[in-house]
Amino acid sequence: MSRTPAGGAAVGTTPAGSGGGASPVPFGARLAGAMDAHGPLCVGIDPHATLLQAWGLEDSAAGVREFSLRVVDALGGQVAAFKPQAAFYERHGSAGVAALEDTLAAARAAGTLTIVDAKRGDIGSTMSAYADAFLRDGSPLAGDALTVSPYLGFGSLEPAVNLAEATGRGLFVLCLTSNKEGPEVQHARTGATPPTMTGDGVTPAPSGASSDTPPSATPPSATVAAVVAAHAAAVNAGAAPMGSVGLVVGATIGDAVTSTGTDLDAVNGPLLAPGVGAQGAGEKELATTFGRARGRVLASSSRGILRAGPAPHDLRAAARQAAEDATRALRG
Ligand SMILES: O=c1ccn([C@@H]2O[C@H](COP(=O)(O)O)[C@@H](O)[C@H]2O)c(=O)[nH]1
Repeated sequence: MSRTPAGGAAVGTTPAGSGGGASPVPFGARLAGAMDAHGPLCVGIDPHATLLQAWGLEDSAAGVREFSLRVVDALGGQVAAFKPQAAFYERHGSAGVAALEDTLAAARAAGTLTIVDAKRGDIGSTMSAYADAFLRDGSPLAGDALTVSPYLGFGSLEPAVNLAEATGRGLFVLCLTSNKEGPEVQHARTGATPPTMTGDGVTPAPSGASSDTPPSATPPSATVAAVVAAHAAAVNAGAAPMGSVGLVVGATIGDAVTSTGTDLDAVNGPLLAPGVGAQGAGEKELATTFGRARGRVLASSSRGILRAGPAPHDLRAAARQAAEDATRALRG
C-alpha cells in the first residue's frame, strides 16, 4: 500500500525537530495555523480491538500499525492534528510501541501535527525522563505535543514545560476531563491559591494569608480545575497567537467550566476537547461548553471517525463532516 499523504497542504505546521537550527516555531502558533487551515478537528487514532476486527485486521502490533498508517494515509495533510492513544499501542508491548513510533513518523511526513495521548505525570526527576521520551528532538516517541497529568502538582510538570518550550512542542494538561468520574477530583476545592497575573507577568500565589488578611480568615478556596487552569494561564501569559501549554477540557462536561470557576479565557492556550462523537458530544455541546474561549478549542473525535473506515473515502467524509460541525460550533 502506498504511504503517500492524501494531499492538502498544512499551513504553519512545520514539525518540531525538523532541523534548521533556528529557534523552533512554538506549538501554539503551529496549531493555530493548522486549525485555521483545516478546521478545529483532531482525529484520535485509537486502534481498539473491535475496530481492528471491523477493518479486517488482526489484534496484534502489526494490525495496530497497519490500522494507524491507513488512518494517516487517508487523513494526513487534511486535518489539524492526530492524537494517537498510547494505551492501544502499549498493550502490544515493544512491537506496539514501535508501531506508535512509525505512526508518529508517518504523520510527520504527511505534515500533520501529532498529540501523543499518554497522560504522563510523576515527580519532577521522573518527569524529566518522560519529557526526554516524548518531547526531545530526535526521540522516536516525540510528537508535537503530549497529554500530561497535573495531579502530582502542576510544578512537577516543570521539566516537560521547559523542554516543550525549548523544542517548539506543546502540552495538554488534564483539567476537566470528559469522563463522569473526573468531577470527584477536578471539582474538589483546595486550599491552594491559584497563581495570579499582574500587568508585568506572573506572581506566584502566597502560601499563607497576606498581611492585610485577618489571621482567622479562611484561605480562598478554588477548585482543582481552576488552579490547574490558572497555572497554564501563567505559563502562556503574553504568547501570541496563543501559548503552547493547553488544557484537556472534555466536550461532555456541561456547565462545569462555570460551576468550577475555571477561567478558560485567561488560559491563552489551546483547549483539547475529547468526547465528540462516541461519547455523545456534538455541535451543540461544542458551541455551549467553552464560552468565549471556544475559538481556541480543538475538538477531538476517535471512534466517531474511525468507525467510518476502513475505506479512505469514507474516513475522509467522516472527518470532513466532523470538521465542518466543529467549525460551525466553535468559529461560527
Ligand atoms: O478527558 C479525556 C481525555 C482523553 N480522552 C481520550 O480521548 C479519546 C476519546 O476517544 P473516543 O473514541 O472519541 O471516545 C480516547 O483516547 C481517550 O482516552 C478522553 O476521552 N477524555
